[in-house]
Amino acid sequence: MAKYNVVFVLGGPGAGKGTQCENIVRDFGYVHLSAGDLLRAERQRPGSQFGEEIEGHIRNGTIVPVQITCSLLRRAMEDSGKNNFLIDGFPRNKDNLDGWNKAMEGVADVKMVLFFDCTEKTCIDRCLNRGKTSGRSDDNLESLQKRIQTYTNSTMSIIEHYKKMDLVCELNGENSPDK
Ligand SMILES: Nc1ncnc2c1ncn2[C@@H]1O[C@H](COP(=O)(O)OP(=O)(O)OP(=O)(O)O)[C@@H](O)[C@H]1O
Ligand SMILES: O=c1ccn([C@@H]2O[C@H](COP(=O)(O)O)[C@@H](O)[C@H]2O)c(=O)[nH]1
Ligand SMILES: [Mg+2]
Repeated sequence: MAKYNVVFVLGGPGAGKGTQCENIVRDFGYVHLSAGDLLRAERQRPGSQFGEEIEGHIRNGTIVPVQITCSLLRRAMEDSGKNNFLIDGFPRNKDNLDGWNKAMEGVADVKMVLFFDCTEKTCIDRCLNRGKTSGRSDDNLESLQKRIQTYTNSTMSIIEHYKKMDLVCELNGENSPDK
């Protein structure tokens, strides 16, 4: 049996992944690992050899190579000392999926994918609103348009892949957070 149980949490930018992961942690005790948060922390880490590369991808809404993201996720999983994880915002493309499967086979089992479905307009409005205080370099209209393009062109097919495996639980991201 694999050491770790994983629920992937996917959806467009601003669909509410982070918000709902906090609720699930509060009610069910999973460990929440946001791939985006881990990348932002690595970008800020003094001496990181990946800082500039990560920032370029974040601003452009493109996807960081899987070796970087998967290593950060794996280290965070090991450091937590826990077994049940919500992995938020990963895998986002085929490179992510293939890299994860290769590195984590026999180590982590993907039990389910929570997919928050949300309209483009809601995603953009929420992220622009969040951008007033978030300090995120990608909560602006130019980056958001690129992030949505990446989501449509690269991430939707990953959700479809897990749908075929009957692992996707689809939720309406337009609902209020409590609902
Ligand atoms: N259901 C909701 N209704 C209204 N506002 C919401 C809802 N869910 C989240 N928000 C707000 O929308 C913004 C984006 O939410 P959140 O950070 O959870 O999204 P995310 O999917 O993690 O986005 P990203 O991919 O950009 O990290 C936040 O300001 C949050 O408070
Ligand atoms: O697996 C991942 C997760 C994130 N990124 C990059 O980070 C930004 C922001 O991610 P959020 O989930 O919205 O916090 C995303 O647009 C990517 O550029 C990544 O490359 N790989
Ligand atoms: Mg988030």
